[in-house]
Amino acid sequence: MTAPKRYLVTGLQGQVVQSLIERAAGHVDVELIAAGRPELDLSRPESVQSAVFSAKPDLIISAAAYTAVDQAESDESAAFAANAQGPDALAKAAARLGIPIVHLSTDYVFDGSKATPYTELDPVAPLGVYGRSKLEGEYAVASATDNHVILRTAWVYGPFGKNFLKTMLKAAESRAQFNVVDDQNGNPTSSIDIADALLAISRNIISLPDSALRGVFHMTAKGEATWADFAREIFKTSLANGGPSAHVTSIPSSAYPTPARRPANSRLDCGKLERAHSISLPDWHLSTASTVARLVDVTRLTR
Ligand SMILES: NC(=O)C1=CN([C@@H]2O[C@H](COP(=O)(O)OP(=O)(O)OC[C@H]3O[C@@H](n4cnc5c(N)ncnc54)[C@H](OP(=O)(O)O)[C@@H]3O)[C@@H](O)[C@H]2O)C=CC1
Ligand SMILES: Cc1cn([C@H]2C[C@H](O)[C@@H](COP(=O)(O)OP(=O)(O)O[C@H]3O[C@@H](C)C(=O)[C@@H](O)[C@H]3O)O2)c(=O)[nH]c1=O
Repeated sequence: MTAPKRYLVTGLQGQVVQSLIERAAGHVDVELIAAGRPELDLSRPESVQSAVFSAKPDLIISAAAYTAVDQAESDESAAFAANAQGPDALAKAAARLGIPIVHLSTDYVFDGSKATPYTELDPVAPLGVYGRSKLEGEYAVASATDNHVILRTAWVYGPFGKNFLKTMLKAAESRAQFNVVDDQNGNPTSSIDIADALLAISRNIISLPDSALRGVFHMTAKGEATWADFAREIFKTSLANGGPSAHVTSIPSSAYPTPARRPANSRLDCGKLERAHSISLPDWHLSTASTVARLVDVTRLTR
């Protein structure tokens, strides 16, 4: 039997990393090495390089990031350090070792002015610091090595870490009504589905040299929603599973002021990923249902 491939993944407690750890456990041909602060701190490039060189991985999955969208507006240097300078150091280390890097990016690189889903060829124009810093990270990765896959995903939720779905479920234990914006359209995407896709994409690029498998790809769940649609679906499934529920009132973004502006449309067209890698993620309704069922079950058991 051949030795398992070693994947170094950045971040420890993040929702995607925790999902990857869970899903990779079922892959005997993969050894996952998760590295996070303080050993690997994206804002300290020397720590990034030494973590990579000491792990000697066969591939890097770059999943750690500064993800506090509103906080980034007043913490620009930290956001750029983690989202641009960190990935730059990671990709340069990957280039030195001659290994591929899979880097996660975001729908917030777009300004949302397009009427239809964005493709990889559409012009980028981030509205805020988080989106700008992530875009800078994409450029850094792409210029350090051709052996990269940049995956723009969106609206990530799952059983681990912090996300909109968990915020809603938790808050509904003590509140009966929520005002939620209904003029931002996107694709709620499960961290578990992302993890499965990351494992499949990593296997493809580690074994095949084709340039068509590399570059920028959009990777979100099938189907679209507003945040209000998403909240209603969360509560509908929670109720069906005996969990907390609440009434959702649709509001415009203007009635929910936040430091960062968010795109009105950040739906992503994932056709390129499907054509090149034969990968498409399940519909968000299905994955929302399984995530809610899992979380509600845990809540019940721990009461
Ligand atoms: N969340 C979302 O909705 C979306 C996320 N993405 C992208 O997907 C990727 C994964 O996101 P997600 O799992 O949700 O992220 P999380 O916010 O759940 O986790 C982020 C992780 O990054 C780590 N991190 C933050 N700053 C640093 C740093 N300076 N050095 C080392 N590690 C750091 C955090 O570490 P610690 O635990 O120590 O705080 C945490 O483990 C990111 O690249 C993100 O930009 C893309 C679209 C949507
Ligand atoms: C909690 C809450 C939020 N909202 C709104 C605020 C905002 O416009 C929208 C989403 O709120 P959040 O702050 O949870 O999500 P946000 O931080 O914007 O999520 C983004 O995170 C980064 C990391 C990404 O890359 C993006 O793809 C996207 O997932 O919902 C309500 O309208 N009512 C509420 O009760």
